[in-house]
Amino acid sequence: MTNKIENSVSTNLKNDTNTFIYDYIIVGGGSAGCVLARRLSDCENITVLLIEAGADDNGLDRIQRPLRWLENIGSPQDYLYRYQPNPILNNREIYAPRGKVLGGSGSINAMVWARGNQNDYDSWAEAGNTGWDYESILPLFRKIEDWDNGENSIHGKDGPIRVERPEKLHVIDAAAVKAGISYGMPYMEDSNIPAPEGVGLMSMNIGHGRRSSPFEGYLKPIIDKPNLNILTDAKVLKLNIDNGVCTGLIYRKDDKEVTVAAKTEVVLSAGTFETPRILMLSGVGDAVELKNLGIDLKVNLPGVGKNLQDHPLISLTFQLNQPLADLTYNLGGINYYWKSSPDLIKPDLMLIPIQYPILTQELAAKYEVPDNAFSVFVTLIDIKSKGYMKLTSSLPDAPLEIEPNLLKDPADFQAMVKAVELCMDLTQEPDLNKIIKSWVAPDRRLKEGHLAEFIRNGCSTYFHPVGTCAMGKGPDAVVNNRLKVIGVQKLSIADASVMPQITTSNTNAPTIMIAEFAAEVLLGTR
Ligand SMILES: Cc1cc2nc3c(=O)[nH]c(=O)nc-3n(C[C@H](O)[C@H](O)[C@H](O)COP(=O)(O)OP(=O)(O)OC[C@H]3O[C@@H](n4cnc5c(N)ncnc54)[C@H](O)[C@@H]3O)c2cc1C
Repeated sequence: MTNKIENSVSTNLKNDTNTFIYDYIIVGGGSAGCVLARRLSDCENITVLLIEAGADDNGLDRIQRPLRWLENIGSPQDYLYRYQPNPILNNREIYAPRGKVLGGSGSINAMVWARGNQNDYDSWAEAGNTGWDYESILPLFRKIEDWDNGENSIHGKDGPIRVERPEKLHVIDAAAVKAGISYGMPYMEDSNIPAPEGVGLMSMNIGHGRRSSPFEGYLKPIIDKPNLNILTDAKVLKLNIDNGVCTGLIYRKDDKEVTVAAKTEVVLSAGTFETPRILMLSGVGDAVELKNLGIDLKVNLPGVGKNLQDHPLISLTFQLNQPLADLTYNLGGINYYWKSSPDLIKPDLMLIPIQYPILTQELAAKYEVPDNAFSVFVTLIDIKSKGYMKLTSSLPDAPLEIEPNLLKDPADFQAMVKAVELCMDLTQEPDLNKIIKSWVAPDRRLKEGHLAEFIRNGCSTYFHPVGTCAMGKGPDAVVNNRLKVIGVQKLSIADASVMPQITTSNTNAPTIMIAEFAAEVLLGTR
């Protein structure tokens, strides 16, 4: 398989200035980039170059085997980003993993397959992004999926991503479902219905016990196509923009800088932190910020790097009354979607029991964690807080300043308190209560000041940064509703950075949908 992942581009693809030239160049081979490379190179008469900063995954078992996904965090396939110390969270530095490998974060993530609420997309459209309402994008979700129960009005079959629900629940998950029902929640066989609410089976992009990722499902089957070249270990440094037209780019591989040209389009799919970095290094961004960094301005787009959003997560940990035997799937199997207040139009809380203890360093230092402990991921999925990412220098490898402002808006902090209270209430329901031997972190039910302090020391990221090159119409928009960069011709963005508002779900399925949308626009079928 890897023989197609080349160290150099084909020499027959040069133009008259002796520059390598392709119809399309895709920057970043992550969740979105793999989809675009597939859809574009499916047209035999189109030449495509995919440039990825990370290496081939070489069939790494911890990438392919769902139970091992946590081991990828902090591995050589992780960028190891840090969020700025945030006073709301006791100035702790929060560690934000992102995939640095062919397959990107889609190859290191937890494989929860969640599309979000129909209202998420209808809100995008209502904000001026015509064509992004739920009804318009539903066919794309159906096209992506190979759903475990075949085709129906919302699911597809034979798509590149296998989506399965658990056949058998782990003892923790079985008890958690019963606890949700006795608490008063509706039961969902399918958590990807248009408006999920209640407790239900988790959908996972897992096929026959293996990760079903954009790399495995979209790219790997066509890796040998003659019209597709894939460069790995190659970092794009800068776009070439002449008179408002993106003509190509410069990448670095093996310490050499190489220019490639694009006849039709360059598509940025380098993810929420690196797509805006590439734009800014190329002179597209906030005029004042770029001037301060000594970068020549090409287009003043103040929204580049703004609007950063991420879901906050805190885990509560409990000791099971038996060994944590026979771990299953991605260490999960069910999820709760619930509202912190009944008058909300959609659930703002998501809880997932995890068959493993996961604590921040601060909580791990405070509480003793027994071997048979498990955690519940408690997350806020509808957020008001927004932040930014900034360059700290004009050098392409300089650290980024990343500040999502997790829980900064008081409404978010209050909702997180409600989320933790919900988790504590669920553990009091008879079916969960009877399998819990003791509380670990926290070691007892907390209230008010103690609960707030627990959140300040325990809150981190649910791994979903989005929004730094938002689609829209206003002065902070970076792309339009066709994903074209405003003010630059022949340049599009397709990745999680274009989300104007984060979905109330995990973000991989929405990102893959965005890439499918972009491919259809570029191929003229949407
Ligand atoms: C640990 C973890 C767990 C997660 N769990 C889930 C989950 O269970 N479910 C879910 O839905 N979502 C989950 N997510 C989030 C989800 O994986 C991401 O939202 C999604 O993969 C983002 O896709 P993307 O294409 O925007 O970026 P990425 O998939 O991150 O791809 C960006 C790619 O661009 C490459 N790149 C960056 N800069 C350059 C450059 N200069 N030149 C060339 N290449 C470059 C990167 O190496 C990377 O491969 C998780 C994420 C992480 C990190």
